[in-house]
Amino acid sequence: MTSGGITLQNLPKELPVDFLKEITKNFSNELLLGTGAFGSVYKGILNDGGVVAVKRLAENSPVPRDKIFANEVQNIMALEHDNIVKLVAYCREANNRLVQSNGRHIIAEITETLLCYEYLPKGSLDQNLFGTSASSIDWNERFKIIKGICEAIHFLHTLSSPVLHLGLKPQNILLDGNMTPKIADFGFSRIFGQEQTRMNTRSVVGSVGYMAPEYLYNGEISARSDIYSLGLIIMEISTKEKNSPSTDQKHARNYVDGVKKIWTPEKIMSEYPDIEDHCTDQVEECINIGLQCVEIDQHKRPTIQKIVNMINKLPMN
Ligand SMILES: Nc1ncnc2c1ncn2[C@@H]1O[C@H](COP(=O)(O)OP(=O)(O)OP(=O)(O)O)[C@@H](O)[C@H]1O
Repeated sequence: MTSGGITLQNLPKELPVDFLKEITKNFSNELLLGTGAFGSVYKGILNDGGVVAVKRLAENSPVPRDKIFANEVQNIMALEHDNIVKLVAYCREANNRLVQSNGRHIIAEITETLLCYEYLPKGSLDQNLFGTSASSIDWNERFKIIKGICEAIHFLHTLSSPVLHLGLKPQNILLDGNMTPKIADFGFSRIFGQEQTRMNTRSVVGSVGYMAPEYLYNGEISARSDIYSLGLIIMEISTKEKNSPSTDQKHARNYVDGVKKIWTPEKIMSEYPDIEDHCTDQVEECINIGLQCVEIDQHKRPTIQKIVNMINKLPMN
């Protein structure tokens, strides 16, 4: 298959590796969008100018590539929601290649595992909140982003077979051209019953600073783990202050204590001097929701249904 007549509209679900090489100029640095723990992401440009994001899973990824592939293709591909990144195609192909090993040439079977997503031009929420253009996001946009993320988690947690993301953090939330947030990276995700709690059978990997303590220390998984991570994300969006993704839990606790202490109504007014009164209430309530979500006692955290209800009750513009 060549990229000839292939457009975003008629893109087959299963793609050969040669096609993906062609549209990424052989995975060139020039088209590299970024690299994470699971692999590198490239811009893939189709002949009609359409763009996809091509993730080439790394061999040394913290979750085995076949597990990520199965998670994304079997569980996530069918999910349709405005606030969830769409997986548009995939590729898993084994080829024999001549490689050098200890000075000898040998034939080795190399499996390429690639996932193609809709392309989101503004990059990650992290880049937008804390990168160079950070200050330009006003409160209304921040509130819209919080609502969109909550709606995506509500969708995932209330499916008949609920999906837990288990890796939520600002780096895994991407923004489209209208600043609509879309949750990405389902590499750690699990599907199971809403009221269920399970013990993790894999070693716990990911960004410690966003992980619920019961998940990090005891490997205990439930929808409440996602709620904890969501709380930190809501606080970061509302306060413009960054939590640290990779350091220890103590850092996250200090962050939460700081928000609780510093973010009084006066602080809100000084940080958002130009917003209307009803928006000040929105900021206050969002910080309050964030703080409830990061309760150490997981049973004190609100469900996503309750969070969405609280947000929808807030006066809008
Ligand atoms: N669908 C996409 N559209 C546009 N850019 C993307 C897309 N997916 C990923 N990227 C870019 O590629 C970068 C790397 O993404 P990737 O998912 O591999 O890692 P990460 O989320 O930053 O980290 P980790 O996977 O370790 O949690 C992102 O920061 C983002 O800028």
